[in-house]
Amino acid sequence: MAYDDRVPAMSVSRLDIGHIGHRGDGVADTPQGPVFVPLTLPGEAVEAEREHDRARLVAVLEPSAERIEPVCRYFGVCGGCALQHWASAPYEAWKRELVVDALARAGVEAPVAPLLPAHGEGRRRAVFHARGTGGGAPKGRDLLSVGFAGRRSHAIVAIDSCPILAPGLDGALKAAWEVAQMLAPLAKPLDIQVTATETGLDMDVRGSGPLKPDRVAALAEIAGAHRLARLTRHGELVLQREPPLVTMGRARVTLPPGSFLQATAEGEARLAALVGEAVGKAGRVADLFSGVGTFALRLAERARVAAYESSAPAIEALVKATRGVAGLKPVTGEARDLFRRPLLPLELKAFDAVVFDPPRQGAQAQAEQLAASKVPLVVGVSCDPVTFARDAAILLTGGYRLEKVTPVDQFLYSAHVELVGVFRR
Ligand SMILES: C[S@@+](CC[C@H](N)C(=O)[O-])C[C@H]1O[C@@H](n2cnc3c(N)ncnc32)[C@H](O)[C@@H]1O
Repeated sequence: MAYDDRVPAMSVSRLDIGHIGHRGDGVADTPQGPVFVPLTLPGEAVEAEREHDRARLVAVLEPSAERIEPVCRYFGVCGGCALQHWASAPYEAWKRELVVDALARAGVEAPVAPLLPAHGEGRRRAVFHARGTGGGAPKGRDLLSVGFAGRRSHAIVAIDSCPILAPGLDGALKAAWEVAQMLAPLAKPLDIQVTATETGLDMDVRGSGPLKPDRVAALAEIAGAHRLARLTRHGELVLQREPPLVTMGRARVTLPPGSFLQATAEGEARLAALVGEAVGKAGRVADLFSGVGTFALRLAERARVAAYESSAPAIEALVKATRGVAGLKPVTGEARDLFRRPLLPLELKAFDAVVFDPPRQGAQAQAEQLAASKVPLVVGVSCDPVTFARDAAILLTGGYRLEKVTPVDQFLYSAHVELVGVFRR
């Protein structure tokens, strides 16, 4: 494991790690308060350089029996993973506890199921960052780094492999390096999003600013050489060999550039199964924050679905995907900002069930309207237990009961956890 060497030297002290905090760092309780020590485990005695409430691990003096060998050689430096060094059983128990804890803090009582592992074949979507020095690299340093942000740092850790990516992303890093190399003379920080689709890699390059035609042509050449399904720049088409397609239920969706997609195929399947099971026989369903239709397109096999989402291209892709598909009930879509214009109780009257799956901020405004509605069943999907717990408390105040919460782990080795909660009144 590579320990971080960017924190300036401070006084070294011995710390006893008591537990893992909500961001995946070991926590030592000291007379001055908690100190966070990344890369450590409960029960370990460590030597660490301390700066206020943070410390850099220098040495593990007494390792935990739960310590295991990380799967990645960049672990400890790369910020993508926090917990590759922990055995799976205590790691899974800790992740479930993140959900239990968030609910308890918000005063929400509900049974929490065991964590469902959902890493499957790995992540099918990644954003690589590329940073160049614009030709002024110090001696012995590379001019360009392509990879993920370092731990608690904006510096980019250059990588040439990542074991948590799905096989569908094979070749993505190589293509990203080539794109970054070609654009390096511009000295612009790039974000290169790559999604593994059924027809090949879909890449969207952001941050380059306007490009001269010769650079656009060079980008197209790279896309062709790597047989990318599509290459876009800030969502604008550079080259398309095949439309990037993803199957959702019986429908096939052409992804708009830079689309949201659940991080792993297994995670999507697990979340969709939990949502489907909860929705049951409801005949009229609203899918709020629908994206390109992860839930809506599957639910449409047995219910009329109205999808709402702020991204107009996502809604367009969702509705288009239903055309000509046999066996789907009617699906409508509306591009709508649900933070500013949540569905009101009068509109919610039209539904037997509502599914909501907001971004990390949660869906406070919509939860308030749901609390005032008479919808008998609400299914909440979330990637942030804290905002979910806040929204759940609002629904409970409105008379709902939170029947069950199921945590789902598609972000293996990280402190992120998804969940599905079922509310009834
Ligand atoms: C966590 S994603 C879920 C998408 C979809 N349910 C899925 O599983 O693929 C959250 C979605 O909320 C959308 N969104 C973000 N802010 C929004 C807003 N203010 N109003 C409506 N939709 C929003 C995003 O575009 C994104 O598609």
